[in-house]
Amino acid sequence: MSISINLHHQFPELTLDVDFDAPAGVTALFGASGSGKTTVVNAVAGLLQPDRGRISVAGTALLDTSAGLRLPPHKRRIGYVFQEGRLFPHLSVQQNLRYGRWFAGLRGPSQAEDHLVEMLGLGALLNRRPGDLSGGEKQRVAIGRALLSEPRLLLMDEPLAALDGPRKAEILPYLERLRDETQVPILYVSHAISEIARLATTVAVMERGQLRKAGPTGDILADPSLAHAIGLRDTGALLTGRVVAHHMDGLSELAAGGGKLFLPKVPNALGEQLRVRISAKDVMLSRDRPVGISALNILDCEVSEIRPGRGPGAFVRLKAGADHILARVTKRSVNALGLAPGLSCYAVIKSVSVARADVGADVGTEASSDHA
Ligand SMILES: Nc1ncnc2c1ncn2[C@@H]1O[C@H](COP(=O)(O)OP(=O)(O)OP(=O)(O)O)[C@@H](O)[C@H]1O
Repeated sequence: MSISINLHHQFPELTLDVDFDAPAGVTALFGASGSGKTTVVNAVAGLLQPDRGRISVAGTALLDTSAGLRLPPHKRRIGYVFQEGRLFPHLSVQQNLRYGRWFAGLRGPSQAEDHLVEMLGLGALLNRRPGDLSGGEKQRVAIGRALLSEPRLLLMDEPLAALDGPRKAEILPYLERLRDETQVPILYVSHAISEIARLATTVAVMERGQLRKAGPTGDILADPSLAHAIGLRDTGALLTGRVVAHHMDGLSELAAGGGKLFLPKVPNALGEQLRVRISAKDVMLSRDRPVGISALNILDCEVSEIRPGRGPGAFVRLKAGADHILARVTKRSVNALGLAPGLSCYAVIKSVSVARADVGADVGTEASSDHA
């Protein structure tokens, strides 16, 4: 296990209780404002001394209150990336990058520097000053600086929150490469479920200081019992699939969900594995295979769970090939279609309902099998 976090802390207005293990990759902390995400990050960083707990990264304990171990922040070897890059304005990009190593007490050039510069696309920026960089470029420098200090763990607290939509879209592929090409585990805090769907290997959902559930991203996003914690409008599951064709009419075809998934053209090469977030509100259900319908994606599914909401809606969890998807429909439709677990039905998804930001690279599913 790459990260293991067990914390208990009593604030006057909130009891924090968190206990989960996560394998290598990106572990996302997700929850509403005030749910305790920053408190967990502060405890991992050593900025908060919890009443009780144990935190370890790749087998090394940073905190173990039962053994009287509380490593001070500077001995934890943690790299940080905050909302704003916090670069030194008077230093060049290259000097900023090297500062991270120097500050961590590492001397001499890093063998990883050239690779990081290439991976983060910083080659053309090395002699520039932070004042001449876009928000996304600054964040890439901040990530490079943090990694050059050879951290055991990278903490990213809302790293994209200060960026506009296009800058976010520009930086996400770099974060995917970071996840797939470095061995450094990442603890990633975000309010944005679309970012988490793109990046996370594991998701830990928090609510009022308590851990609601932690597990592989695909399982958590398709869990209808978490829909309220995630947000009804934001709920949607992940399909993974390989690019099998790019068609002349501007559509790309994926083998996904046990069938074909047509999406507005993606820039990925044939054979690449992608993850695609399908919003529950964009999925229609039909007992019979629909004909004469404009929607291009019709997946043969099996109902695995129905979860009625407090209002007129219900979430239906469906097995689609090796993955699960979620549909948000009315209770009236559930009754009219006679839906029940085990029943087969068709999920209908409009191609154009899948936004470009909801499609990202995927390393495969090996990480999921490591979960406790
Ligand atoms: N130093 C403190 N003293 C007292 N209570 C605190 C302290 N820090 C946090 N809390 C309590 O913990 C709650 C959660 O705070 P936290 O900052 O961890 O939430 P969050 O999920 O990170 O929220 P946001 O997304 O808005 O940053 C606060 O609302 C407060 O009740």
